[in-house]
Amino acid sequence: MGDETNSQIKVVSGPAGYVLQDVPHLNDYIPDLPTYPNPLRSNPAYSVVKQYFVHVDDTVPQKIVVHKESPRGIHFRRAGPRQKVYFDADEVHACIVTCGGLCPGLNTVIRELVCSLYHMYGATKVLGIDGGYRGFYSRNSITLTPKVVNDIHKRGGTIIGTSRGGHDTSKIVDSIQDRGINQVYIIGGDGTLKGAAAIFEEVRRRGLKVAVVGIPKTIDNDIPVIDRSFGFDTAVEEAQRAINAAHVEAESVENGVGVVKLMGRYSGFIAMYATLASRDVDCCLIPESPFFLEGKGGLFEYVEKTLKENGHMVIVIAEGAGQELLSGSLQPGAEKDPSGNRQLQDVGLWISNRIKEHFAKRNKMVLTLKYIDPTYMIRAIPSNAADNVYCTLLAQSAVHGAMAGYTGYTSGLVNGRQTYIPFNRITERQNKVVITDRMWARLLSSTNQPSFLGPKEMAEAIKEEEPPTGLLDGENCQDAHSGKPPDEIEHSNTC
Ligand SMILES: Nc1ncnc2c1ncn2[C@@H]1O[C@H](COP(=O)(O)OP(=O)(O)OP(=O)(O)O)[C@@H](O)[C@H]1O
Ligand SMILES: O=P(O)(O)OC[C@H]1O[C@](O)(CO)[C@@H](O)[C@@H]1O
Ligand SMILES: [Mg+2]
Repeated sequence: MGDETNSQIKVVSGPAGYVLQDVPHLNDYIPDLPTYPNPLRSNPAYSVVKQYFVHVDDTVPQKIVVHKESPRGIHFRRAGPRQKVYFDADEVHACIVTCGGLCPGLNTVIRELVCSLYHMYGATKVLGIDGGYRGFYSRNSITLTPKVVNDIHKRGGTIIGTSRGGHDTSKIVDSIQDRGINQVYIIGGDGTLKGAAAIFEEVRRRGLKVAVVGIPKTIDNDIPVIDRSFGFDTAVEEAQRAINAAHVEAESVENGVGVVKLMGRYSGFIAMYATLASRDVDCCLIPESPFFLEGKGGLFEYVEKTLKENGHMVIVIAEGAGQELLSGSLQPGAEKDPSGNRQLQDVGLWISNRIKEHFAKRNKMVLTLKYIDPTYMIRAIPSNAADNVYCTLLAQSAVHGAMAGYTGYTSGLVNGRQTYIPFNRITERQNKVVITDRMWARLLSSTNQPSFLGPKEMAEAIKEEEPPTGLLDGENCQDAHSGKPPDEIEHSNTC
């Protein structure tokens, strides 16, 4: 076995091309830390479970579709409770912070972090950081107990508040140190987890016994490696209501067009899955797939054809789609949010107006268009049952890892198993819909919309998305559930 370590990732290699991308441990930079028997040993709920403690060598493969001769590939450490813990119950002083946009399930994760710490490990000092990263240094904290969080999973939003911007690593770590916090649970998206990685680096540089743990959150499902992000399922389900409404409006009038805008800044997963789930959508437009309006093979031609054939149509558009077509009208100074994310213009309104103008100008076809913008409605709701269970497992895994002394990781579902993933694997890129994969092809064949790609664009898309290593025949597909790109495909049965 060969080893290679940097501060954020420990690579252990083994026979037959086995690679473990391991997560840091407090032991890496603080020697001789005392350990304690895991209190779950005597917890009546768990003591009866056979093999409750995770074996030290348990790891989970990132890729489960393999050839007979292919290397075993990348693995992640399996999440779960360990025999030994590195924190005594009385010593634990945990805090929880939520950052970035809202997402169904945030309150469930908060609830389950608090309850896991209290009920599994007997830890009773848990603080909520008020209003995102800046709350570390500019606000009072909120005391969290099982009683306080008892029914918060039934509410949307986050009871401790969230924000964008305001990440000051040094001030945040000063606050962690001043308050005597030794477990930091950070719930957020790609930006938040970059912030978490910076906090981890600073904590390590200062030699503090502080576990820094991320729980990946994003309604856009744009976090790589993991099967899917919590809240995504709920958001797709809620989007059905808007699509249904658009369909009812459209089919009730002559030449009715319903336009629905859904979230998805850089990735169109919500639009793609909501479209596939609904079956009422005739056209789905996402950021990853460029489109055009005028001329042969363009959107206007397709609208006209669909209306002639069916008398009505529904268009779903992700908020980040086609931004390049309307970027000319962006107001200077309003381009970025406080976290530095590009501010998007209302592409739903724009496309609705363009369709109306086009058909009015041609005076050939009178159409009635209704534009529905449910963007915030799909993320401000409580999580559904499936997401609630998922949030619970993520939170419990996060706590088990911190108690076992791991740090600098996010908990995450990989091929249906809870794992610990090094921060830099999560922050190195964004997960996007791969338009040369089978999932997008399935969508195109379900809506019958044009691909809007000429031979030149198609060649470029294939070139851009070419996987780094040789794939199995027909493996250039996405996982039906996660929509992950080809280098991370694991579920052959979905292709
Ligand atoms: N590169 C970075 N380094 C440190 N902190 C960052 C970085 N990018 C973003 N942050 C901080 O992370 C927090 C959340 O970031 P952002 O607003 O981009 O949301 P996010 O976590 O990506 O979630 P989402 O995009 O799903 O809403 C903000 O407080 C922001 O200042
Ligand atoms: O209006 P806000 O809160 O900045 O959030 C909008 C963005 O947040 C997200 O929900 C998550 O990144 C995006 O889909 C959306 O563009
Ligand atoms: Mg983000």
